Amino acid sequence: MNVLLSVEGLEKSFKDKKVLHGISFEVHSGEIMAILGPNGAGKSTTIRSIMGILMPDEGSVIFHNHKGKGIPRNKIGYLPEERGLYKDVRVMDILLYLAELKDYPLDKAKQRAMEYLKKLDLEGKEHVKMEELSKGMAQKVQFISSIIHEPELLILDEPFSGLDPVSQEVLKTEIRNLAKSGTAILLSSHQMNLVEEMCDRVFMIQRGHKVIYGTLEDVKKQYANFKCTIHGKNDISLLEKIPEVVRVEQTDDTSILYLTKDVEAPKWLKTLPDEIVINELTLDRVSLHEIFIDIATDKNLLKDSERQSLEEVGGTNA
Ligand SMILES: Nc1ncnc2c1ncn2[C@@H]1O[C@H](COP(=O)(O)OP(=O)(O)OP(=O)(O)O)[C@@H](O)[C@H]1O
Repeated sequence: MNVLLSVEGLEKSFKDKKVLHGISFEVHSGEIMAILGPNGAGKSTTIRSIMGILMPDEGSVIFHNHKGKGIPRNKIGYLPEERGLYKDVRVMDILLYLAELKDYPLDKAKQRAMEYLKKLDLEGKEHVKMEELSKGMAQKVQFISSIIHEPELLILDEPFSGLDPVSQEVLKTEIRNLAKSGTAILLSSHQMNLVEEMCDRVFMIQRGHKVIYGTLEDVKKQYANFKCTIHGKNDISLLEKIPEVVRVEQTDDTSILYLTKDVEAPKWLKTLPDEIVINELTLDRVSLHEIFIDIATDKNLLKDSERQSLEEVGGTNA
């Protein structure tokens, strides 16, 4: 495990409003790490602090063990949330211009540009003006511009938004390949299914505070308890009395039973009372999407003790 980036104790206020409270995490070479959180949680402020666009009030950004020097521009790639930055320029010209800004050799840049244009289904578009491309095509070019110079750290802000399912798959493959070849990737996304599919570790922030930090496996193991969905008309009071049931949600004839953390699923199934009506039953783990909603809406399905232990393992368990 090679720690490429350490963010330590970031604090930031805008006027008298504090938006980051002691934000700390690491990104390792070769991993895809997700930064998650509801709107306004502080993700962009964190990313801007890493990029050196914003100065945090406290804390540091350490790259390759070097503190306070900022990250050299040729070592970092950034796909910002804002899209469509370049209009009246041709695809290849903008890619080569950006590579040159990062001191990357032009012949290699041209070769990489052609390679990625082909991979992302943009072959033959190198002389087209950016404004003539569709939104999705322009976004793919912007992605290429963020990796043209082979950065060690790649920050992707909502890379999949606006892409069709086929393009999403292609981009997923390329992002995974970059991680496999050693790039450290920090990915911000609201699409929890994609995060679940792609990321090794997650950092979740809410109102400027860290709420979850750990490997996806830890998060799942420690937080994504089992839930049992029963289709059939049942009295909620009967379901609530079943051992190991923490909470029941009911809509029409469907009941979702959230179970305690250490439940042994096969044994638990045998404890179901005979009088329960079961037309259909599924038992699965709570998804990252549900974990996110639980935290973002302050439902606190996750007990404080569990959250505490997750935060403790976050930095060390990858
Ligand atoms: N330049 C600024 N001046 C004042 N307040 C700001 C500024 N930038 C961000 N904020 C505030 O800081 C908080 C965190 O914002 P930030 O953009 O980091 O959230 P985010 O997690 O990226 O949200 P989103 O998912 O909506 O992009 C918000 O309350 C926002 O209003």
